[in-house]
Amino acid sequence: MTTLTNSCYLGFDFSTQQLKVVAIDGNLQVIHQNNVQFDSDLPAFSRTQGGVHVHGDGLTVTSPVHMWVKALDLILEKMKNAGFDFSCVKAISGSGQQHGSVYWKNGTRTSLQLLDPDRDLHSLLQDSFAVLDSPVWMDSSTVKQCQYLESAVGGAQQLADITGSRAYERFTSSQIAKIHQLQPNKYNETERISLVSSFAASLFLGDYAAIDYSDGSGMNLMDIFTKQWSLPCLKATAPMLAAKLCDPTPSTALLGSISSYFVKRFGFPEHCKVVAFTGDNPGSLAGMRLQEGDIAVSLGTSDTVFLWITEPRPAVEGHIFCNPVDCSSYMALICYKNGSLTRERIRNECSGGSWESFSSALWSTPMGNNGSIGALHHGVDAFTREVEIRALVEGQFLAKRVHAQKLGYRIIPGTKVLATGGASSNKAILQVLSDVFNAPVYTIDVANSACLGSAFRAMHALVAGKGVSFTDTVRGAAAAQLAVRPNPSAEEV
Ligand SMILES: Nc1ncnc2c1ncn2[C@@H]1O[C@H](COP(=O)(O)OP(=O)(O)O)[C@@H](O)[C@H]1O
Ligand SMILES: O=C(CO)[C@@H](O)[C@H](O)COP(=O)(O)O
Repeated sequence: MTTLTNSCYLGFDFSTQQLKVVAIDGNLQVIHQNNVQFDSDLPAFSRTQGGVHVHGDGLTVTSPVHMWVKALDLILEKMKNAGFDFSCVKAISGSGQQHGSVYWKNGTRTSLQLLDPDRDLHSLLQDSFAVLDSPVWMDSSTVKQCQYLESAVGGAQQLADITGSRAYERFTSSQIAKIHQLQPNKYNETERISLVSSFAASLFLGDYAAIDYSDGSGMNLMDIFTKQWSLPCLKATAPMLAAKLCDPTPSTALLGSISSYFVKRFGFPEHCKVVAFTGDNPGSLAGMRLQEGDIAVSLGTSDTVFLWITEPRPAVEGHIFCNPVDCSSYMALICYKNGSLTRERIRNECSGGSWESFSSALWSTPMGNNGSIGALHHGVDAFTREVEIRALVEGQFLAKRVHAQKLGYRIIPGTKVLATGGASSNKAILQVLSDVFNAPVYTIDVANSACLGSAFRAMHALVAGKGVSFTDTVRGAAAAQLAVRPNPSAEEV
């Protein structure tokens, strides 16, 4: 597809540790990338670690909602200072860490519609949130609420049959239920509940943005087959919830034109469209242009594995989400909370905080680790540092292969593993991934696949109404790069 090169499309990703942006031109070439790291770029403001606050109970994990607003102010200023020309942006989309929720205070809709372009968003939205510390996906404090939700709908499998997943502590239903139970005043002061993704879209739209089907599938609230909120799930969560969520929307929806705030303050064109934002994993599926038979592995703060599927069979392990680029398909996802943060902990304990030494340990130890394997909660004292490092990484990837196979995934000739996320820049880690799956591993040039996917989705949404498919829209994008092949003896080991 050839379009004017002076058109451009933006994809933002509000992820756990940072806000990132990628701009592509009409020929799908990346022309700009930028980011704001929450801990280091906004230190005095939020004092987060890895973008979050872990509370005293060790279970409650939140992020300050004002930090995300401030990060948007900052990234747009950084783009402006880098000479980025906002006047050529035809459409914007984005993604957010999944499951996290934002609670807009009564009356804020009007403030969103009347943002003063002479002031930054952070100061304009000071008094706009009923809950200042947004629960995020790392939270695991809602066991009771999960048990209640499952029993209200007839059990774990029944809940999965409706929403695509059994009850998970980090999913939004149990987080909303907890806020309603422990902070009823704040719940009552809330006029709208957004996901991180739809919250970010609301800022650009200057109005509340609908939750899209794909990220909405990560709430334990939406019927993934009818694509409507499930009445039994709403009822088991909190009162008056349907009115606070409003109807979900297709992930390819054009939500409207960008708020005049951004037109006046940054020079966006008045007709620039805001396309529904989605979850970061659905965004990555779009960015990696996943095909059936491929398996995508995102090595971000969390590790996630995802697959494109056409015949969803919800189970009590793993999740089924609506597909972000094809309304008639689905995606399967398995999320591991012990991803990069666990690798960082072992790097600090066993290789002096250096990724280089961590990688050397992987290169210097044999596939299969002479039988030593890493699994959480099974401590031994005798591992050498090198063996410990390989045991961790092989253990993490073996778990992914076993779980994917349980969901029906089969490694077939021609299978590709597509890797993305921060740790996908590490060849030694990718070699272990390749050996464990006995398949070649590919990466895309831009590690930020969720951002890239959102820029692709922004572009596609402008033509989706004419029946053009996502695959056709992105056909000309740069191909994935072969990073590593499996060792010939990997299958036997
Ligand atoms: N060279 C490297 N080797 C292994 N891991 C790395 C390397 N560089 C960065 N990482 C990991 O990438 C993680 C961030 O991944 P990223 O996908 O950017 O995060 P997010 O989840 O915020 O989107 C960091 O926590 C870090 O551990
Ligand atoms: O909870 C999940 C998926 O179910 C996480 O994958 C979050 O979506 C956060 O993503 P990252 O910040 O690790 O990319």
